Amino acid sequence: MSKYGVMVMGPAGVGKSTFCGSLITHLQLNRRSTFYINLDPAAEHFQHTPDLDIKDLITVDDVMEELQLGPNGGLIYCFEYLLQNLDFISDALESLTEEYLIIIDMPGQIELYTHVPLLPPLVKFLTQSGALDIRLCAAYLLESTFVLDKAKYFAGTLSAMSAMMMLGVPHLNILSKMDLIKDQMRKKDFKRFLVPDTTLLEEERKNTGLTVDVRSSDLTDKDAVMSGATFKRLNAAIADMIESYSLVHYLKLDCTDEDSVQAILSHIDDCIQYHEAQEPKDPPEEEFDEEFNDA
Ligand SMILES: Nc1nc2c(ncn2[C@@H]2O[C@H](COP(=O)(O)OP(=O)(O)OP(=O)(O)O)[C@@H](O)[C@H]2O)c(=O)[nH]1
Ligand SMILES: [Mg+2]
Repeated sequence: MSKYGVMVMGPAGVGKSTFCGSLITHLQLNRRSTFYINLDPAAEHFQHTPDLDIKDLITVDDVMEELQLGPNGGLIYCFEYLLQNLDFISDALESLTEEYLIIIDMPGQIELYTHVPLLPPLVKFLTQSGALDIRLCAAYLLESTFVLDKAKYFAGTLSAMSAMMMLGVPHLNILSKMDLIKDQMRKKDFKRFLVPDTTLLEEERKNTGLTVDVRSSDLTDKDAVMSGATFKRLNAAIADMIESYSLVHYLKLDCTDEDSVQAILSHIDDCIQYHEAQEPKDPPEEEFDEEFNDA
């Protein structure tokens, strides 16, 4: 029997935990079963109490104190420790039926999604170990206000691509906190960010007059000076890469709007083919009685 889940990822503060909370509330209202896992060993406040919390295995505070590490080193140690104790997860999930949607709330340290090789073995364990066999998709959140700063938006897009390629599971890219941007930009302009329009990069270069000269007091070597032409070529190479993979499309999320949460849920369900596996359910008794009386 398969299990079904979504791993909610993205940089710090983009609204991952808020989205997990809104998704759980929405699923509960629709009588669907959820299993909420917190894998952020520094997180303290939750809209819904996690069913499984990494802090019951290890906390960043303890690691920092005992091993004299900083917050990022502490987080990496916590994940290494989790990987050595994966039965902490499998014991809790083993008995879940296919009705459940497992929601995994991840930390926001960007290193986890770019170059530290800790998530691929975790995802492999969740999706390929015989005991679990979770059909998992990734929901990668970026904050919609990033579009106001094109460099930030494209850097975020590259981080989303990095996570997508590193994990190898179905991947949804989501622009969160849409309520913050919807009055600031025309729909037509915003559309260019939903499927990244790489000509925006060249426009930005022209608008800002960037013939970037990164000479600074400690950079005197001629080779270290990025000329306008080099910068243009770099932008073109980034644009080319984003286009040639053409993997990144964004969905819009506003956690304050239930329809928006439902729309994202539909994409998650489709990605993991949740509905295909569900047994048809009998209607609850009152509904059955009503239908019977009407008939
Ligand atoms: N306006 C608005 N604010 C939001 C939305 N989602 C989250 N926020 C706010 O953004 C802040 C960060 O939200 P979190 O859900 O904690 O973000 P996170 O990605 O889990 O943060 P870390 O786990 O620390 O990386 C909080 O103040 C939230 O209230 C949204 O849809 N709209
Ligand atoms: Mg969080």
